[in-house]
This record gives sequence, C-alpha cells and structure tokens, in this order.
Amino acid sequence: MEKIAGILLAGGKSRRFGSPKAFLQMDGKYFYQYSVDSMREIVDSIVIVTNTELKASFHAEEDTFTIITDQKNVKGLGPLAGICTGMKYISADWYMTAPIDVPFINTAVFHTLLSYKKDGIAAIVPVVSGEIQPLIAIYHHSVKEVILDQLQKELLSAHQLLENLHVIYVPIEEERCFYNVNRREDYNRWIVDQKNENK
Ligand SMILES: Nc1nc2c(ncn2[C@@H]2O[C@H](COP(=O)(O)OP(=O)(O)OP(=O)(O)O)[C@@H](O)[C@H]2O)c(=O)[nH]1
Repeated sequence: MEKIAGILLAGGKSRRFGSPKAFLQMDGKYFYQYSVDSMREIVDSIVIVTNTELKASFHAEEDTFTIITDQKNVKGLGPLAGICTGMKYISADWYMTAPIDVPFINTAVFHTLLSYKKDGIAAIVPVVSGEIQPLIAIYHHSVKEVILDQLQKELLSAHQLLENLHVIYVPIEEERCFYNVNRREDYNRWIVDQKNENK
C-alpha cells in the first residue's frame, strides 16, 4: 500500500493580513484546523510546517499531527520550503499539501485529486476558474529533490516548479473550497457574512 502524508504550509508571515492567519477562526474553529480536517481521513500522518515565531502557538495533537519549522537551508523561502521540509520529515510515497488560509477546503477536493494518481506523474494540481492552485495539490516524493534544486537557485515560485514536472491538471468547479484569505477584507467578505447568516 502506498503511503500518503499531509503537509500543512503554515510558515508565512501573514503580512497582508496583519496577524497570523492560522489562528483566525470560523465557527469557533481555527483556520489551520480546517486544513487538518480536510485531509486527516485520507493521510497516514500530517505535519504542520511553520516558522519559529508561531511554533509554540500550535497545540500539538500527537495522534493527529506534529509541528515542525522549515529546515535551515530553506528557512522562510516560501511555501516550497514548507513542502520540501515536510517531505524530508515524513517518509511517504505521495504528499498532500494545503495552506492554512483556505477555511472552506474539504476532503472531497483531495479525494478528487487522488483519483488521478498513477505511476509516472509528479504532481496532481487543481485548476479553479482558470487559476492553477499549486499549494492545494498532491506531489510524488521525487519532487523533493526538484524543489531543493530550485530553491538553491533562489527560484521560489511554485508555478515555476510545475513547469519542470509531469503534472496532471484537474479542473475543479467548487470555487468556494479554494477561497483564500489574504487580507482583512477577504475575511470579512465571506467568513463574517457566513457567520451572520448562520445565526
Ligand atoms: N513553511 C512555510 N510556509 C510558508 C512560507 N511562506 C508562506 N507559507 C505558507 O504558504 C501559504 C501561502 O502563503 P502566502 O499567502 O504566500 O503568504 P502569507 O504569509 O500567508 O501571507 P503574506 O505575508 O501576506 O504574503 C500559507 O499557508 C503560508 O503560511 C514559508 O516560508 N515556509
């Protein structure tokens, strides 16, 4: 049986938002917990890859996930640093990745992506409204070396990584699952509105 690990990317600085997005809440649940829950039933283990400032704020749930920080040689180099750190920490055949600022993400999205898994491919990446979503994706373990090589050249773009891989792109229609909170107005527009609607 192939092993699948989950990697949550949680080492960003949330500069546009102004406070750590992982700890925003929707319906009393932290944003990062939504990402955990979207993959916990599918994966064998989950690692949250964050930065040293935030590490202590996550509460480790030993049976669900562990918390680590970016490995030294790639520290703070963006989401790709988180992916290759997670890949190094957990040995698996495939890795499922998610950021911590997409609170509507759900398990069905990952099930859909997994249904495209086959030998010889390096990544399965959703395309939503014409936009490639490289952070909510599935990567083969062989991608770790490609990422390391790219980061060593200080090329930090996830889109650029995909140009060098054999990728299956999967169109997905449920845009809402990919709603990305970057700024205060993103949070207010959807999350607060939804809260009020549910009252
Ligand atoms: N482990 C790790 N994760 C990162 C790093 N940079 C960004 N991330 C995560 O990758 C995802 C997308 O990050 P961005 O939206 O580009 O950056 P951000 O820090 O969240 O927000 P800004 O500072 O406003 O750009 C988020 O889940 C981040 O926490 C990093 O250097 N290391």
